[in-house]
Amino acid sequence: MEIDSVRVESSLWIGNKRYRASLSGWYFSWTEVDKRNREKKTISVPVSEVIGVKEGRVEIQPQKKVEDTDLDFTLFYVKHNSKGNGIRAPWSLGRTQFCCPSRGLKTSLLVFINPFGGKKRGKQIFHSLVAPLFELAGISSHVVVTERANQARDYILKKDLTGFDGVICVGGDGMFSELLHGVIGRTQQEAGVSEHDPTVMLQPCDLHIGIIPAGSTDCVCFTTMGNNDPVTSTLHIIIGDSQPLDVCSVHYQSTLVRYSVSMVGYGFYGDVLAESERHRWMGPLRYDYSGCMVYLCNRSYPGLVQYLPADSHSSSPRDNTRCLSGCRVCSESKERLFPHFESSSSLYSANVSQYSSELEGEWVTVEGRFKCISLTCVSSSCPRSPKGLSPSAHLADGTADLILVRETNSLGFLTYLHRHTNTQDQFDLPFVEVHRVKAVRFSLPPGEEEEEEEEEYEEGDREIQVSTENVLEDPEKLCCSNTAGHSQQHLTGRKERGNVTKSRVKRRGFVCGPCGTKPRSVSVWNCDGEILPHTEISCRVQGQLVRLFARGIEDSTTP
Ligand SMILES: CCCCCCCCCCCCC/C=C/[C@@H](O)[C@H](COP(=O)(O)O)NC(=O)CCCCC
Ligand SMILES: Nc1ncnc2c1ncn2[C@@H]1O[C@H](COP(=O)(O)OP(=O)(O)O)[C@@H](O)[C@H]1O
Ligand SMILES: [Ca+2]
Repeated sequence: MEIDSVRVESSLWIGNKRYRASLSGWYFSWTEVDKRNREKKTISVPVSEVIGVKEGRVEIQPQKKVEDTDLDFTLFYVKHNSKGNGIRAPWSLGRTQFCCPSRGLKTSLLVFINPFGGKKRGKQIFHSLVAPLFELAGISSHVVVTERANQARDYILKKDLTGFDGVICVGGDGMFSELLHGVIGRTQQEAGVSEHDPTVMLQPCDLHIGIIPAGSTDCVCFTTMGNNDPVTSTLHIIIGDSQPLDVCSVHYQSTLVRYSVSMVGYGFYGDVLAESERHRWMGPLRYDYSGCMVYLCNRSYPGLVQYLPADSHSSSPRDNTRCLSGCRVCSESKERLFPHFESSSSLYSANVSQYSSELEGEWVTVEGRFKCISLTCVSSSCPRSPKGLSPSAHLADGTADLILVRETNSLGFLTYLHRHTNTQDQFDLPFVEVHRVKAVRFSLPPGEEEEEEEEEYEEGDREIQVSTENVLEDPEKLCCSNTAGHSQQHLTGRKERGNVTKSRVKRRGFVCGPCGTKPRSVSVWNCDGEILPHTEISCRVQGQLVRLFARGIEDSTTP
């Protein structure tokens, strides 16, 4: 059922024919639709002429008879017959028996609430705004209030999900990321696909994800809905909207590190995240505070970026378009996994071999010092930046936008940041470039790792600990300039040898004023709000890998 302020729409059956029924203005109408969704004859009844609506298949004449069924209802109304011979045509009792099959299919959702996300209002938002609407729509939900990080991800990976039509998170981008990892991981396990193989095309996921925003940035929600309003999100879930979404897989050598939807960011955004973890108690404000601190440190980092450009004919990050509901670029994308006219499995198998050879295209190399490097599959808009990191990026076109901001002075970088908040073009600056890409690799330029005063790490023979788990075991051990190099010591999990030289840190003779520590030549990667345990990573876009209960941003010019 679809609801807005003036129209209620639903699919109903009369006998073996399907009808689109709508309550609009003062009329209840039903239009026959054929198998190709073409509309045929419409019957409209003014609401003021409805005599009654009864559950089941009801007859009044010649005598009252009720066949009680859950899925049927009968509408009685005034029927205007065709004109008589000069006298007023008689009215009769109109009667139509409708069948509503969707009433019999009860939707069931698995809901995870992070009680500590954002302003810690997750539970309140769910119980006061979401649960009453689910109840009204006859949707049942199984609610899990999380007690630890990664509980939702592990639940989806391991528990029996039979009977659930979707998984919902009440929280921020971190909570969404847990569901994303759970749903993708489970789908690959069931399909026997290795997530670690960077050349493999992953299996698209059927289980839909819904987001009730209750976090700090709420970027994925804002980007796919156009706002971060819990009621809007709930209504999209109830009506079962379906929006495919590109996902970026991040690898270190041949190990999957994480998936990302909103941002894989190095330099400024990595440093802001590392700094902000020390101020979690500030709630969402921690990003504003840390943003100012890191801005004042005015750092830039050396890097070697390689990217595989996407086909520039279909779209470009500077074409001034917006990806809106029903986007043509997304629906025509050759990278999509959910085709409209073929079964997804046949297209999937046809694409598998093509996929790995795609990675052998023409890679472009850019070397230099960067204020920040950001890769985003979507526009990454959020309340702080309503048009986002890359305003013309597409939700489901199988590409991502790579934004390279080269070393510049503080005022230049402030101009760049500030343009995220207004209508000016943030890419129209001499030190900024943006590319639409299918894959990206990052490494430290040769020689950058060869620095003195490197006391923590020895080349080759020293063990460090890395993990694909949440890496911030002890955020207190990170400080704003003390990001990648040192942070890698504090990660937990799988042990690995020989990755140390590339993570070495550079110390210079001076101390940074704002944070009081020595600058370093290596930053960290911020992957949707998680710090990655590696510096040298490779990323690739997996087109339309997951589906959200959303429909993209509606064109505000259309009522
Ligand atoms: C002078 C005004 C400067 C304003 C700069 C605005 C730039 C905004 C770009 C926003 C990109 C957001 C990308 C999303 C990242 C989130 O996944 C991540 C985790 O969110 P959450 O789970 O809700 O905590 N958020 C961040 O990394 C925060 C980035 C903040 C940057 C200022
Ligand atoms: N009960 C919990 N205790 C601690 N951390 C949790 C809990 N539930 C989820 N998390 C973790 O908290 C992190 C932040 O959650 P999120 O809902 O995104 O809030 P925010 O937007 O404020 O960062 C996520 O990475 C998630 O894994
Ligand atoms: Ca995209």
